Amino acid sequence: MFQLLCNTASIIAPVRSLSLHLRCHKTADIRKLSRWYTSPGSNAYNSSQLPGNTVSHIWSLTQRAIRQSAVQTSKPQGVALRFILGPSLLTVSTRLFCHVAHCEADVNNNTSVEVVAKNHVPEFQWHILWEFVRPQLFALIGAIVLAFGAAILNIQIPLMLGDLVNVVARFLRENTGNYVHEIRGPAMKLLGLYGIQGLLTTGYIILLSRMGERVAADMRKTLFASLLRQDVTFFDANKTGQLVNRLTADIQEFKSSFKLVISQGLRSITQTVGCFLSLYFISPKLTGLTVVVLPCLVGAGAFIGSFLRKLSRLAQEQVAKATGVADEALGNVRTVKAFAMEQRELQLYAHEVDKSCEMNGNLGAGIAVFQGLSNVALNCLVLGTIFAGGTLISSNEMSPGDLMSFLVASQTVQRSLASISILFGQMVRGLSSGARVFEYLGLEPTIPLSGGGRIPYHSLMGRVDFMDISFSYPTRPGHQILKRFNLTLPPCKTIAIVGESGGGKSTVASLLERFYDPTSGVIMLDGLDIRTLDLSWLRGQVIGFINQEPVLFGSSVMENIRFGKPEATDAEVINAAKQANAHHFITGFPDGYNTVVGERGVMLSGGQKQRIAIARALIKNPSILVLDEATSALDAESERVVQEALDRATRGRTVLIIAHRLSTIQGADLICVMSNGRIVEAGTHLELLSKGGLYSALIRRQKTEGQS
Ligand SMILES: Nc1ncnc2c1ncn2[C@@H]1O[C@H](COP(=O)(O)OP(=O)(O)OP(=O)(O)O)[C@@H](O)[C@H]1O
Repeated sequence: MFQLLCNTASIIAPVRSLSLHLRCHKTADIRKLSRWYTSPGSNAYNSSQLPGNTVSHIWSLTQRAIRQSAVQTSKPQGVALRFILGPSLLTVSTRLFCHVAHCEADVNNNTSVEVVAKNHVPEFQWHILWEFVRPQLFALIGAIVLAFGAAILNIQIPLMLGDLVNVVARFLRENTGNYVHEIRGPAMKLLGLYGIQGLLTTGYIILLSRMGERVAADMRKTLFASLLRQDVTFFDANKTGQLVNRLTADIQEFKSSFKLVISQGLRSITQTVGCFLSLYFISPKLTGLTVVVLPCLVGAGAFIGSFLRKLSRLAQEQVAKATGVADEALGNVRTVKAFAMEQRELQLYAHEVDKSCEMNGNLGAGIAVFQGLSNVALNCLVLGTIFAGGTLISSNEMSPGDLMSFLVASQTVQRSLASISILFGQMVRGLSSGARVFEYLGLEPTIPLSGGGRIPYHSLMGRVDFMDISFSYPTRPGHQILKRFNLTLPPCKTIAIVGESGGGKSTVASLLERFYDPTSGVIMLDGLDIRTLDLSWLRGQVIGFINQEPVLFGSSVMENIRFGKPEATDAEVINAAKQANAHHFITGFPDGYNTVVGERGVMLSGGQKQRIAIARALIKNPSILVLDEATSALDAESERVVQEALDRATRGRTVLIIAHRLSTIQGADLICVMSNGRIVEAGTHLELLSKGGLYSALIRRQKTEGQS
């Protein structure tokens, strides 16, 4: 009998991560399930309804876990899997699991399986917050003490105002004595209280804001460091915009909430309790009336307030959507112009902006009605209090000063209660922003950048061996890119890899750079497994990488070249530029090496960018140079100059060229043709041509494409 238990609440909710428990009650069932999962025809569901990556990712993890479970244990047990889904998969819901589970049901209708899908939200980690707050503990305690003091003084104010009113009332009633003399005492006391309260408030706000800024700055630095430490897989699965959002908006939200909750939360709670006690001591009867009416008003206010906040959130999301449209259009402005799509982009933006205008208009109307209603309600409450208080005054149960104290204290209670309800929402938002920030702080990369790895003391020869490498990208584990791939790069030789698009050529280069680790097999550098070497050293000093579309930073030419070796002198930078055929054009600019290249190097031509990238790679004098389609984006003239630079740059180094255009690699010492994740042909240009295999077919195809 098949059982499916699903947390239906999360079925339509977007999720970040899901837990799936497959619980089989009999060992035989696990085996059956395992056989079914691993049998070739088991991919029975309609994957077109589901995001492809997710399906294969989950599929492969499930397969692996079930296989291990079936192999490793003879006892019936469950298989627990947790999938962390990147933002691109955010919309995947538990529907996916139900879907997979239904397929299991079709095939394994005699297997007992329980699927529990849970919506996972990152949890707030208090111990991480503590690490940030600890260095600021004195400031925090100081701020809390001052805020508490200000709140206590605030409780005194209604009572002192009452004293003042009593003096005025007595003078009006009796009209004897010196009014100024009598009022001076209580008035000065009140003034003193205002002064001290002002000082305390200034003090705690300064302390809190300094502390909040320090905590936020530390969080930003730590988060940025943590993000930079992550391996490439992490960036494959997470969108840059969302990561930047965590650094900016989420930390900002957390900081504001943190400061608000500590200052206003503490103040509001102290004031509510204190003023309520004052109210009771002034007049238990009037307090009874307030206890009935005030919570109803605050409750209604909180309800309408939460509705308005929802409207406000939707309106903000709409503004963000409009900004997203503008951002994308401006970021890709060249493409927009090239396709003459300005008008369409404008229409898209105008549509989103109009929607946000309408939503903000509705929000404004809602706020206006809310404020109007709450003004009427609160004034009615004041009127009711004066009416009831007047009755008590006429029966001598209360003085006019007491009534004044009561009115001011009840206003303070009402303001504090309203602020507590708002603060509660703010706290929830702050905690979830904090949880999102902290989620990445604790992340450890699977490929650590430094620490533990060794740096060989002898100079490198530069021999690289790819031994039996199999590899699937972690974001697409079901799709094997390299299958028992073997290749040797002899020292100081140039090896080119060619082959069909998508065949895995660039993947080989990524593995050598250790952007990813192979699923199985080893990559050796001079006989040492590269996983045992210090990664910073490997990338920073051993391997130089030049790819098809080099990305430059928006600083000067000098700084861009020096990026390859921060301690390089000006003379070294100029020397690297000369080797890269770049010195001539750089000195032709009015500002020479100080010329700013613009965002991502937009102020330079493709060939110029490429030559600066070559200089940047050469300045570190790498033993191994990887050229990933380095000239394929250039026109013939730029290609000639860049190729000349590359020919010079490759001398005396081990070079791996990933090539699209076969004309550029004919002089390579060895050309390897890749197909389907393996090398299927290898030899020099002439040897391969004479073989008449895949290489000659590729050459023929490129010639025909070139002619047509
Ligand atoms: N970061 C990634 N995550 C998941 N899959 C990837 C990733 N990068 C590449 N792939 C996939 O790996 C396969 C091989 O890609 P690769 O870039 O190595 O091919 P290539 O031979 O260099 O292609 P081309 O000549 O078109 O540049 C492709 O199917 C591609 O979709």
